Amino acid sequence: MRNLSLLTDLYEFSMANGFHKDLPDTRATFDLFFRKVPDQGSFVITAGLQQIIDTLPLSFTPVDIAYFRSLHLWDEDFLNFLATFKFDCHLQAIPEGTPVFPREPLITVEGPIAQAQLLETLLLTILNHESLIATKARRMTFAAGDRPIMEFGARRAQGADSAVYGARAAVIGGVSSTSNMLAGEKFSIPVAGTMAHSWIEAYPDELTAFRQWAKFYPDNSALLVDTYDVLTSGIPNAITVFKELRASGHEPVGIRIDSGDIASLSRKARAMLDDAGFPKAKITISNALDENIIESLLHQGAPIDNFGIGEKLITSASSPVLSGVYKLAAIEQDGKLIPKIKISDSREKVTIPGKKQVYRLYREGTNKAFADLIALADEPITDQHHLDVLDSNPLSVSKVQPLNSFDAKPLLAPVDLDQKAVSPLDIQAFSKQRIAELPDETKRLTKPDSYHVYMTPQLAKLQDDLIKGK
Ligand SMILES: Nc1ncnc2c1ncn2[C@@H]1O[C@H](COP(=O)(O)OP(=O)(O)OP(=O)(O)O)[C@@H](O)[C@H]1O
Ligand SMILES: O=P(O)(O)OC[C@H]1O[C@H](OP(=O)(O)OP(=O)(O)O)[C@H](O)[C@@H]1O
Ligand SMILES: O=C(O)c1cccnc1
Repeated sequence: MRNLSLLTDLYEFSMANGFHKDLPDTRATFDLFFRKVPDQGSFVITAGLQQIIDTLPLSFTPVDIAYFRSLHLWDEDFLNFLATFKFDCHLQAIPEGTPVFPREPLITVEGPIAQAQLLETLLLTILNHESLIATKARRMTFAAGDRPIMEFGARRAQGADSAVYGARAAVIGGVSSTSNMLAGEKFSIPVAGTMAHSWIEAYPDELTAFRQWAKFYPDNSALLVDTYDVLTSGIPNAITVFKELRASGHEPVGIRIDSGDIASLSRKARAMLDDAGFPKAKITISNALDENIIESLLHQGAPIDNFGIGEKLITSASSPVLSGVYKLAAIEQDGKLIPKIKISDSREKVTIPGKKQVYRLYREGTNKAFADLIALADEPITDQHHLDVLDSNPLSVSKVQPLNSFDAKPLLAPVDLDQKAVSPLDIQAFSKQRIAELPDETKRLTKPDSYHVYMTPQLAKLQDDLIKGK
């Protein structure tokens, strides 16, 4: 594992130096949260915690210290602190794969203020990226229904880490496999793939190319049929080879179409394969697909069995940023907790102060979630028959609402930095269960209903008091 402790902005070190000198005994709590869901969806799938765990604790090597010294920015006292400090930050996090909503702390960090500040950029870099791709993958897998999606994006990812960690995040978001071998090895996720056009072009003709492929891979014969012409060349040649395979005791896998009018070509391909006696041969589609094209193709009745998706998934092309932020929520001095707030002219940007917990609220005795609740960490929120709450959305009318008969489950849990990695496929299964709990209307790809995120009156009052400077 590479040491990513230096993957942070200079200003974090500049602040840590000052905090180390001015506030050596002050502890701080920071919240990591986002305000807007990509693609105007209603939720984000949180991902990236495992890489954060793998990266911690922060530590700086003699080479790092020599680099800091060469910058002539800080004194030996701070360099010595960086070389020798004992990492003492405690993280709480919402588990990977959970659908989460704006303003909810996804990770809270409690620790000496200099150390907790140093974590800002690193945590955001990782969580913003992986959650973005997991969320995009979830949109695509919703559109595809129960048809498997293969992740094909490595070659168009924005760099190597985006390809590898993006593949992991895509699996969390519901894709079935990746073509990325490094991701497959590193995270034990299924790898899958077909062939490139170069295979067909390299042989004297398409039929020979297909035959050779079938010779090497008689039980994995997904043939790419669009190098010359799908209907007059690719499918007829594939059928010839499929018949030869069957005669030798193997059942063909199917075909992949990578260009042209996919709805029309897949319909015609299906008819040709069925007529030739191969109703089980699968049709895989690729070519700059996204959730909207998938929805449209299925709406057009295209008989597609599998999707291969690259660039628009691995870059979340239509909405390429998750703007998670990391904000100071409280400090602790001489045993006293002092909540902190960031005030802004823009109502949306006012932060929620204090040490907090997030609860998912279920209709009593069911697994139907209807809202989330942000509360102060020390407020007693257990299963309740009645609770007054306020909307946490600063843009909505601040009116007390009564909630009756619900069960509340806390979402933030302590993070064990020694915990064993969970397989991304297991996280995917967990994620599906959590998503199934949400109201159907919040899951639409277009114009989903928004899901309520409330806060307790005590938390709302704390925020209000701090805004008014009390
Ligand atoms: N029936 C369809 N409905 C909606 N979108 C489609 C349909 N058929 C193809 N598409 C999508 O339209 C786009 C077509 O891309 P493009 O215009 O580059 O055509 P192409 O067939 O890929 O061309 P080329 O032969 O150069 O590869 C792709 O994103 C593809 O997924
Ligand atoms: O379109 P995407 O969603 O990004 O899916 C991945 C694309 O990558 C490959 O094309 P490429 O032209 O790179 O190579 P090829 O010769 O294998 O088609 C593949 O055929 C897909 O079209
Ligand atoms: O295996 C495939 O078909 C594949 C892999 C990467 C990119 N495009 C296609």
